[in-house]
Amino acid sequence: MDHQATFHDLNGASVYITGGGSGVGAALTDGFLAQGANVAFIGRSDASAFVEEMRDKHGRAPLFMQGDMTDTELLHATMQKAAEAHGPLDVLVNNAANDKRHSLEETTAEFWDWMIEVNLKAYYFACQEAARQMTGKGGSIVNFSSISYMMGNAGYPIYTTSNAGITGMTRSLARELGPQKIRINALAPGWVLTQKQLDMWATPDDLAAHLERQCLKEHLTPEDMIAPTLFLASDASRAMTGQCMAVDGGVVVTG
Ligand SMILES: NC(=O)C1=CN([C@@H]2O[C@H](COP(=O)(O)OP(=O)(O)OC[C@H]3O[C@@H](n4cnc5c(N)ncnc54)[C@H](O)[C@@H]3O)[C@@H](O)[C@H]2O)C=CC1
Ligand SMILES: O=C(O)C(=O)C[C@H](O)C(=O)CO
Repeated sequence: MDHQATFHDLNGASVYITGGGSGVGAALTDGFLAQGANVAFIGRSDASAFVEEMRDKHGRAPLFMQGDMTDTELLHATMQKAAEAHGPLDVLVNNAANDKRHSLEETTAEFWDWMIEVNLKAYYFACQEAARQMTGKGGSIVNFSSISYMMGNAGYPIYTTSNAGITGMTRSLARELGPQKIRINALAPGWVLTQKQLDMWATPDDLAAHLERQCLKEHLTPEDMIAPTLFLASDASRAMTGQCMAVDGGVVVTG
């Protein structure tokens, strides 16, 4: 991580990350701990081995709470536990999502509801509890979206619908929360080669085709998401809210 900057205001910050125990989320937990932040995270699967790895590496363990974030009461309870352990949240990172493949034809109403619960509802209600904790002192929320909807990708339409919804939600909540000095921005990664992506979706042909679309000819890693997230979390971006920042190696070139 020698290319990582130091964000002094994150030292001692109370940070909550959804899905902070694997994939991009694990890199974020590592990155915030390296800044001296106190990290709490929720995840579905057991992350105790990762917690111990972080304790060995940083001399401080993240607070892991196992559970399903689509249960709003449980989600809020874990965020309150994070506040009891580390103080009211300074930073929320809505990172956990599910990009399970599906087609329009095969979609049932139950599957639609479940995908929206994971990819939108949990984001929204995490923002609700974070805003309660941040009111009066301010804070920063980072919502992970994806360039997938900007590319018009096929194969996971409810996921891309949610990703578009996340940027809309981010803009409206920025307007609502700005007077409380709570900033909220979206971060839209390109294709990040987590172990799960490599195991499940990344065929050599698709990887080559994607690299062709990037200006920069190197695949993205979970570690590439750390500094952009820290920047949005920190006061370094104090004048930014309601934005969607693409970190994609230059697939989506706008302006
Ligand atoms: N990996 C990629 O290529 C890209 C990822 N992104 C976004 O980046 C973020 C992270 O992606 P990945 O690390 O690839 O995801 P992942 O699928 O590898 O990890 C997701 C994490 O969220 C947790 N999680 C999922 N559903 C949950 C639930 N109901 N309750 C509690 N925890 C739950 C999982 O346990 C896991 O730790 C997501 O928001 C995704 O949309 C965006 C573009 C590309
Ligand atoms: O959100 C995602 O997942 C992605 O955006 C992944 C890719 O960009 C992808 O699948 C490229 O073909």
